[in-house]
Amino acid sequence: MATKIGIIGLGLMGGSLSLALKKTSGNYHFTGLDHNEEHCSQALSLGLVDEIVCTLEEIKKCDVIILTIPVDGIISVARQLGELDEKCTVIDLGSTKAKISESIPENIRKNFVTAHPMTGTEKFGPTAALDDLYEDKVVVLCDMEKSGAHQQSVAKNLFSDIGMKLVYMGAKEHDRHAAFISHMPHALSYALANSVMEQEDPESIVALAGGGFKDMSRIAKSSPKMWEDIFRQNKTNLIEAIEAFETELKQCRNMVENEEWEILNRWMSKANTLHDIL
Ligand SMILES: NC(=O)C1=CN([C@@H]2O[C@H](COP(=O)(O)OP(=O)(O)OC[C@H]3O[C@@H](n4cnc5c(N)ncnc54)[C@H](O)[C@@H]3O)[C@@H](O)[C@H]2O)C=CC1
Ligand SMILES: O=C(O)C(=O)Cc1ccc(O)cc1
Repeated sequence: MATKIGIIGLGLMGGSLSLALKKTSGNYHFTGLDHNEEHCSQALSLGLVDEIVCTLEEIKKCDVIILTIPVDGIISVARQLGELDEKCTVIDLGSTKAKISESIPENIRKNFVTAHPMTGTEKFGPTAALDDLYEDKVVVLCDMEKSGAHQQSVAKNLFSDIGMKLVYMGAKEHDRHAAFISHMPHALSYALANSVMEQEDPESIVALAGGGFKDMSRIAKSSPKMWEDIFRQNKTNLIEAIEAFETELKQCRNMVENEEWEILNRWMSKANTLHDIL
């Protein structure tokens, strides 16, 4: 019998998960739910799901429910789910973990696995889905001791089957790390883009853009709705990471202003060493 997978949020992450599971030897039936009607039609025509439903009650019949909506939405859906079958597994793929982990109602906490796949793109919606998005990438499984034994095993098998590397971490530690490796870099990219757009003739500036600028500004194209929620949920860690960056940038500015070229050179050489551990 086919395993019934319910996907709430038929965008980049939900759509890519469906495509990835379809490439495995598993037998799956996909049910989708999304509050955007156009995304529902696109998901059906792209073959991301077999059917669309409109209520949580209908999707609760699935064996596995994947939450791939913005992180505030994940909390609100978790609170609306009500009772679940003891064998049902709910996996959220949100970019923040602490607020989600602590907001899941106690009666369904064992049903939940809180996960963060460390992979994605700046694109969104069903048309952005990729069948190899998860391949050979890391997924961080957080606060796993709070999930039931059955749910732990379902999630581990699912992520392994699509070729992911499993890493375990507490949700709070995850959020501190994610602020530095993902959330602050997105803030920087938005800031970089706006600093150019604020100039008198941004088009002439951008006409000269080479690889470095394109690399650093790519993620400034990311969804504001998704990132507003992430910044809100990880506010304290994000501020700390932005402050660390501000200190470094100020240092750079001072060295240039004071023409301390040798010190600046050493500062840049230290930055080069990041790539020894990346
Ligand atoms: N975009 C990325 O690179 C990554 C995103 N994530 C996380 O995955 C989640 C989904 O992100 P994406 O797939 O990129 O977003 P997306 O914008 O491509 O897709 C989200 C989908 O959810 C729908 N939606 C939003 N709120 C809803 C609600 N309350 N009920 C039903 N449908 C709703 C939207 O209409 C959209 O189709 C987010 O929590 C994000 O933090 C995690 C890792 C990477
Ligand atoms: O596009 C990129 O380079 C990303 O960094 C995508 C991304 C966005 C959000 C995440 O939680 C994880 C990865």
